[in-house]
Amino acid sequence: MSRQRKIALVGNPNAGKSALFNALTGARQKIANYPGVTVERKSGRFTLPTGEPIEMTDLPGAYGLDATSPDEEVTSKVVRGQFAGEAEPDVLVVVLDASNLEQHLVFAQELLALGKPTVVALNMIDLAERDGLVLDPGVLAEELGVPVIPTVAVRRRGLAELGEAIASAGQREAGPGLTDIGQTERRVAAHAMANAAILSESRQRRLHASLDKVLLNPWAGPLVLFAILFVIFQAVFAWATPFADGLEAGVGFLHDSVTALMPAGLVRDLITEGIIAGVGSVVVFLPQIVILFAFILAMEASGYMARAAFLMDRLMAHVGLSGRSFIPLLSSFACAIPGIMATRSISDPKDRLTTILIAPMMTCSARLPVYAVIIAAFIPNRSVGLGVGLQGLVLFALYVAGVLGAMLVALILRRSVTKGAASGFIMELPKYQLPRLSDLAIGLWQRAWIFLRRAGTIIFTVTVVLWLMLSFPRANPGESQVDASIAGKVANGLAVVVEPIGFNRDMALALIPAMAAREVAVSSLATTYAVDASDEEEEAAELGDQLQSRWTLPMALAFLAWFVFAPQCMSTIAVTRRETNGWKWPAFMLAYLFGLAYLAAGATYWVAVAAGL
Ligand SMILES: Nc1nc2c(ncn2[C@@H]2O[C@H](COP(=O)(O)OP(=O)(O)OP(=O)(O)O)[C@@H](O)[C@H]2O)c(=O)[nH]1
Ligand SMILES: [Mg+2]
Repeated sequence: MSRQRKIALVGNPNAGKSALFNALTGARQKIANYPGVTVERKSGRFTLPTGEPIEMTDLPGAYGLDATSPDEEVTSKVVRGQFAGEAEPDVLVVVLDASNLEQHLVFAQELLALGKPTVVALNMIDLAERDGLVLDPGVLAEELGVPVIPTVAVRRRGLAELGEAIASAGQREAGPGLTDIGQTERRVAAHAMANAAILSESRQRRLHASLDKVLLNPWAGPLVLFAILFVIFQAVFAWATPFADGLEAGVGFLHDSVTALMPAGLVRDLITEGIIAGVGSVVVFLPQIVILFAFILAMEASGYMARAAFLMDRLMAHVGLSGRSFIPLLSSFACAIPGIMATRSISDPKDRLTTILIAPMMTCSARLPVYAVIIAAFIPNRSVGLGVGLQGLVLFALYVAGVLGAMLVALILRRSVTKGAASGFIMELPKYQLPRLSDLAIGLWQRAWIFLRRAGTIIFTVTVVLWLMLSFPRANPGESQVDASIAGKVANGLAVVVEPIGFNRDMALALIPAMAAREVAVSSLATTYAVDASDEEEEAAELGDQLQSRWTLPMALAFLAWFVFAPQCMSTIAVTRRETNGWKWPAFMLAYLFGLAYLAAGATYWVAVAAGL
């Protein structure tokens, strides 16, 4: 038998390629309602209705085969069989957005000209129908000379027909090449073809245009965006409280049960002081993480996120970046790693480098537990009027501080290290959609699972190692266990460096393991105080109460300021090295972020002390 055939999914960004890929192969590729979601190729397997097994590749969206950005280059190379170590695809499945036909037909013609066996998936026909667009796939098939199969990837409609068409896709003649016919001619042809295929169009399309008039208005738009963000941070505190309290009570119960059931000794201490106090102190933030992501995912699926990018474009231009940087920066609110990878959709290398360098300043979700524990302990839970909670307001301010810091740094970098002019912004705005609950649920489950897996692996490991270093060598009677331990000695050394910015020994101690994952700052403090406790009651006290009795308000604020800027996670440095091909830029990033964190924490501490807080 000949080798297994390969197919590639190609098309414009946001056509639904990844959704189709997921539906056919059962994969869980990220899909979201804005262009530039997929930046790498991804393969999976599925079986055609004929029983033939086939390998399918999902590709980043592109506007043409002469690539202008790193992600488009992947697409262009794979399609032409020039991607190292990968066989040329035997069949192309060109995915078109039916409600955006004219635009998507431009790239489709270029792909058809390659002369490969091709099938067109006329995707999102549900949206076209909703907008009152009646299409004739037959006309389109005739114009293009290949089978055209209407599909709705997210409802699995048309998949069987698509499979059949792929199975019987035949050889074709190559059309006029890239150089023979220009983009303009393809546009004219696309216009004609779309007009022939569209049987009728209603006025419903105007409804969304009027929504855009408000949301993209230069005055009303930013106000709405600001209001939405504000609500999110209020919700993170207000809605999570009952769930977080429940989890905290559970952790407390576990601690008391183990203490009562096990004989006193080192093993019990490891379980109560290390695992339960340490890891438990992080796990209680699961509700906050889930609420934050519920908003982010809903904004992504509805199409609002792309509008936000559009609004930010003007602001970004002032600091020398384009709106294209917005999506990578936004992804960095989940985690800087996918954020830095998403910069592959930025074509200008200096634009891209600047975006990579400032991405760690976006507040990643690993910082949320650190912020939340300190805010809950030191900022009173009261309203500042109009139902606005002070705690949510402080959290909002910390996120804003990160964004402003990033903009300021971008401004400086674009005038020095990565000098250059801002490039233009082209991004088609996706259609509005109501987020599907099942997609939302899957997305939330994935985020929750990532968080819990981190707690069970990296946070668990680092906490246990830290507990060991805190527990040995054993202290003499009357001596503090923490001071006597290896970790305590290291921390006392480091404390000299961070004393000028108001940090004590325990804060210094938390900074080192937090390099592995930021949440460990929380578990490290919890474990330190559990080891340091003089009796069981003190050991079981909640971390918030421990902090309140041991830190002053200026110290707490300085610690928060540190975490806004500090480059605390190794994986971010590693991904920066990979994406910039060397150690120069990660080293630069590390140095400037540490410097900034030190200055910010110091300034915060001394201003707070001077203000008598
Ligand atoms: N209503 C409807 N929505 C769809 C359909 N197919 C995809 N979507 C939605 O359209 C959006 C874009 O889908 P993706 O699969 O991420 O698009 P993509 O082509 O992979 O985009 P890039 O990776 O950016 O190139 C997502 O919000 C999907 O849920 C469809 O047939 N009908
Ligand atoms: Mg995709």
